[in-house]
Amino acid sequence: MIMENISDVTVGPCENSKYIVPKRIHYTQNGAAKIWDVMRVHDGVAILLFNSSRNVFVFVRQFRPAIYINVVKTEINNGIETVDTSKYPGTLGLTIELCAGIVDKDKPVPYIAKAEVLEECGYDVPLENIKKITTCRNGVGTSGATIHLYYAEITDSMKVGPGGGIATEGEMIDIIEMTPEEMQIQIAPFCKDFNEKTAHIKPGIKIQTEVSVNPDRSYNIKLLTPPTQYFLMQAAGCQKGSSKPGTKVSGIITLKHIYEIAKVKSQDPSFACMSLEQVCKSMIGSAHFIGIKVVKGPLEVEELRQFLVQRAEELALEEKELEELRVSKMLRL
Ligand SMILES: Nc1ncnc2c1ncn2[C@@H]1O[C@H](COP(=O)(O)OP(=O)(O)O[C@H]2O[C@H](CO)[C@@H](O)[C@H](O)[C@H]2O)[C@@H](O)[C@H]1O
Repeated sequence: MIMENISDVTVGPCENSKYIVPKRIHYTQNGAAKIWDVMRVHDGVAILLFNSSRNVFVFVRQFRPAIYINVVKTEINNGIETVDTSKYPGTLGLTIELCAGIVDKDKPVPYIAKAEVLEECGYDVPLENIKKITTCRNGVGTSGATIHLYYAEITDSMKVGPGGGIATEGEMIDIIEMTPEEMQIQIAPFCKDFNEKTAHIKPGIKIQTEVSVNPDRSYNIKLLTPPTQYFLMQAAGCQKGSSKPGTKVSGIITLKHIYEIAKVKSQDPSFACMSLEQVCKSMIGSAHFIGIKVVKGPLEVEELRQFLVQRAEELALEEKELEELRVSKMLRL
């Protein structure tokens, strides 16, 4: 079977598809009537696979009609839109992709990911190996469908079948393995560099990090500052935000704290076009959001002590109420 052996290509209208439904959306934006043409499609799941028995990434190769039609020129013959496959061979539509599938079953996404890995690559990967990387949106101008991106470590002992897709459904899929070196990923220097750049950060602090790879395979690591809430809670000495912000106070800080936090946070690109005053206002907003009260002057030691005692009592009471709720729910089962 040769997957790139493509012939007799015709292009026509798409009617009653199980996979895509074109829609026209009419809406009014700020008083102006607008139209947008969209496509309802299934969400998708894609899995980056790494076989740790042989240190290879596992991908799939297949013929993608959507890619092919976007790189060839069509012509009209006797009123029918066709492609001259002697000029435009099927190889133009071949892709190397992550193992992936459409989310068309009413099942949790990791189960669908597991089934795709088995069908396309022949590995029976345990669910606990399937780790979520992120979720993103595909084709924001036309479909906007969600793509769930996962990572799974696989081993040779999980290989239970040939993969290659469901033959009875006409799927033709090749499995492609690539070493990190073949992919020109410099993993060892990257890890060393990353560890050096993060060595000064206290373990447990969540830092937003942006990693990008350039076309020449060099990379950029951008470390952002810890989340605003982390700084605010550290300054207030509280472990938890308020369960009722606006009503219950979870901590007290001063404007001086706000100023110091704003000075650090203003180094983040998201605050780049704001003045320090605007960043301070944003910090105050975030503090109120988690129930932290911001006061002008220095804190009176006795006042703060009384607050901390009262807050500890409040938290203990909340915990007791939660526990009672949990028990009553269990009794109802
Ligand atoms: N548009 C279509 N027209 C005709 N038949 C179709 C079709 N889409 C799917 N099918 C049929 O459904 C079968 C199963 O598809 P899969 O769930 O394996 O998704 P696929 O890997 O094709 O990628 C899918 O899911 C990944 C992850 O979301 C997307 O990136 C990718 O565009 C999408 O095709 C295909 O073999 C084909 O028979």
